Amino acid sequence: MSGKDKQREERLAAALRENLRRRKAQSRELGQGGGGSDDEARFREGMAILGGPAAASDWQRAVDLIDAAAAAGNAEAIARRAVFECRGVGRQSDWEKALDSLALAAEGGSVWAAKQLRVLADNRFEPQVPETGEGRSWRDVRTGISMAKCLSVPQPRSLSADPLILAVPAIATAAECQWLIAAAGPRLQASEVYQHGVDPGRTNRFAPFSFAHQDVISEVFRTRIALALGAPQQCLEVSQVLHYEVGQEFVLHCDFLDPQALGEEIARNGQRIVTVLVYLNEDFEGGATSFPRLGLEHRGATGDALMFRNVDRSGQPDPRTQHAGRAPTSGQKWVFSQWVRNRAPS
Ligand SMILES: O=C(O)CCC(=O)C(=O)O
Ligand SMILES: [Fe+2]
Repeated sequence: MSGKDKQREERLAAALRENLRRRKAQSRELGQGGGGSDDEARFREGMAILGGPAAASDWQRAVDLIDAAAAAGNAEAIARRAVFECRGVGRQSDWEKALDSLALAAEGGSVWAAKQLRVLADNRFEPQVPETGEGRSWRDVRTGISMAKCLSVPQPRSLSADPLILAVPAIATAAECQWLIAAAGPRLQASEVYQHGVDPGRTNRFAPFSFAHQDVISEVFRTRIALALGAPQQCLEVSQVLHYEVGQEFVLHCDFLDPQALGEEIARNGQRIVTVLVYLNEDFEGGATSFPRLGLEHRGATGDALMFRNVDRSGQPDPRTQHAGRAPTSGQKWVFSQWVRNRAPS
């Protein structure tokens, strides 16, 4: 982070702390809870469930706890509710409600919500980050965000007709890419391959964006990808951010699931028919995505996507799509990786 960015972050955090202090004082005067310790405990319990092993079976309880804390005015719970609202968790998906919640949470002192609003307002067609404090409230910032613009997808360019490989320029803004890098960085872990544990051929690290780690920006990514593919959101697997240091690589592999080894999984949750990669940075050398059987190497600029089909026209695995994430020779490579099934999991 540059010195200027750091100063801006510090100003933002100070403004939000002040905002929170004022709100707490106001609610004390009014004799309201205003995000008291019970609500804090509910929020924490809900988040612990979402992040724990019982998330799949107990998510409704977690969502109820977080919703209750949000309804009582807990700013972090309201920010989390925004993710439920845009995803449609336990309710209809509603982006406008999600933005309203982010603004409310930012006004209540959530730095997490305020930063997301700022990133969303850094629209790729009008690249400027709004500053609050000079007469602008978080509500003003929210009002300036157009979801129609935000969810529009640029025209793809064909790199290969068969197998189908498309490049989509600027599917994400630089601010969104930076956000995801920052969100993934502290959670990087050794990479895995499907049901085989840690893979020695995959020396890069990754961070999954499972339920507890999703935010409105990662949802924007997933929604744009679903729109670009014309696929229902439910077909998208857990998103990942991949990180490669110099010399680290994702060796040659295919992304489809082997029907011989994983027939039951395919029958239950569908085949992995499409892969979408979004290049999150460009300040590295080497590190292309390489398809040796097609004589194709590709590296997008920051925010560009690469989309390819892993199966042929009849839906059968297409070994020509074998590919590798090559190692950077200098710098670090960050990629958002999205595997997409042919149907929603059962
Ligand atoms: O990082 C890359 O270029 C390739 C990543 C990849 O193959 C994948 O995520 O399946
Ligand atoms: Fe892959």
